Amino acid sequence: MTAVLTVEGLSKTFDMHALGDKRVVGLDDVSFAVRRGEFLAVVGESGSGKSSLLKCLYRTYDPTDGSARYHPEDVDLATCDDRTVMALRDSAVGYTSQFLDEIPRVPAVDVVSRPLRERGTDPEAARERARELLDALGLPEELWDAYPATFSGGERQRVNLAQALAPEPDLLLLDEPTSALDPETRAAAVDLLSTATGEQTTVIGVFHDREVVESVADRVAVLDGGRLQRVVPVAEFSGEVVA
Ligand SMILES: Nc1ncnc2c1ncn2[C@@H]1O[C@H](COP(=O)(O)OP(=O)(O)OP(=O)(O)O)[C@@H](O)[C@H]1O
Repeated sequence: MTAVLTVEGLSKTFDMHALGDKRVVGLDDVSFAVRRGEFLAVVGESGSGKSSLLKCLYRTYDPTDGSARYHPEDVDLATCDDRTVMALRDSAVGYTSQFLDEIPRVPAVDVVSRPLRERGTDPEAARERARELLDALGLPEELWDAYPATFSGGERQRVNLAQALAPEPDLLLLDEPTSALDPETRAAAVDLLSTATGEQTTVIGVFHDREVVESVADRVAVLDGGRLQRVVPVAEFSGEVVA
């Protein structure tokens, strides 16, 4: 197995100074490895640490302890300096949460094509790729040049997912990318995720929908109270803990 990422003892505690220095555990001594092209689904009850795991890997949060070795660049995502974090975000590591970071008065097609244009892709080719992705996700064509600020939750989520997929990152971190989608759109998103990821792109994704997990994942990581309970092949996943 060619590991892309090896996580060891990753932990995150939050010191709540406003609550009399109460400590909240987000993630507790989590270890696992992900191989190239693998799709690892992360599931667990609400508050079990799923988002904290992705945020520690993307460095929205600074982990309190542990390491997350990203082998292609030979860096520790848990401890590398901010400049390395930004460089990796530009070149290799993608992230999307369930909420779109709104940029006022930027049309959907430009929101999606922006990461490609920033990486030097010809602007028209980047927009064409954006239109392909929005089309595959079933966003009505009349919305492609509209501003996402006025979109419904599901429409925004499609823009969000298309934006994350557009640059074909090496490592893609997805936090509930399909939660606001209706069944038909969710199926389109699952198709797109299945084809867009593979040999090159490795995905760690938080999902609440058991059917989605079973459609896209190779293995499933189950978190409980910030601890990793088990990592199992999707065929052995019983699904009872999808919250
Ligand atoms: N910024 C923060 N400050 C304080 N506590 C936090 C913060 N982020 C997460 N936590 C706490 O860490 C624990 C894990 O939260 P996390 O958001 O990772 O869970 P989750 O499994 O993603 O939950 P959900 O499914 O509800 O989104 C929770 O107890 C949460 O309150």
